[in-house]
Amino acid sequence: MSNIILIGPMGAGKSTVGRHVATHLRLPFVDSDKEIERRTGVNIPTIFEYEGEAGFRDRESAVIEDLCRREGIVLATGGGVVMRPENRTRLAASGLVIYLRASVHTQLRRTRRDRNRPLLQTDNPRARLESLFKIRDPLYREIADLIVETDREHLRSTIRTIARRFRRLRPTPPRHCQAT
Ligand SMILES: Nc1ncnc2c1ncn2[C@@H]1O[C@H](COP(=O)(O)OP(=O)(O)OP(=O)(O)O)[C@@H](O)[C@H]1O
Ligand SMILES: O=C(O)C1=C[C@@H](O)[C@@H](O)[C@H](O)C1
Ligand SMILES: [Mg+2]
Repeated sequence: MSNIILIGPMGAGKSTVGRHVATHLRLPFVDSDKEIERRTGVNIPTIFEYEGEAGFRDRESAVIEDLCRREGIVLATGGGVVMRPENRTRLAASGLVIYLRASVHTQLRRTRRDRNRPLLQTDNPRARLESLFKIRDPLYREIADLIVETDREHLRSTIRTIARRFRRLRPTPPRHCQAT
């Protein structure tokens, strides 16, 4: 129950914010998308091409199961992680779950130049993001302990909000109690 888990749609900033929060709190950072790529040795578009989305989701669930056993990590998840109920159960039980929110307009702007998101390689990425949002927003909310809007917030204040909330849950012991 000691992890920080970032969930939310593509372009919400899970990977970016997660890395900074981890540095700020001096915790290890793990990105489940990157972990899937590390284990397979290929990038996410290649997994989608050869195994389809279902194959990718199987790999994602296996990685989430392993990562949720760890303690004291900051975990950035993929945008579709909440689609599988077993992932939702595991994530909710493994730490503080932060839902990073961004409007579809912001998501589009932040993902425009990136070719690494197979679900957005369509003629109408806006319509795709809107339909994903309708399905997934209730699922993100179902397991979120905290919802952070990122549209108008500076990256720095988002990082501070998350770190503060985490510290409140796990206050630093007074100096005389700390191991030397
Ligand atoms: N709070 C923010 N303000 C401004 N730009 C941001 C913010 N968060 C992320 N970005 C930028 O948006 C882009 C996408 O962010 P990022 O890759 O962190 O999203 P993600 O939520 O991890 O997406 P995915 O689910 O596809 O992995 C990056 O180029 C990043 O620099
Ligand atoms: O929203 C999604 O379903 C995805 C988001 C990315 O993080 C990757 O996990 C992958 O491109 C699928
Ligand atoms: Mg990411």
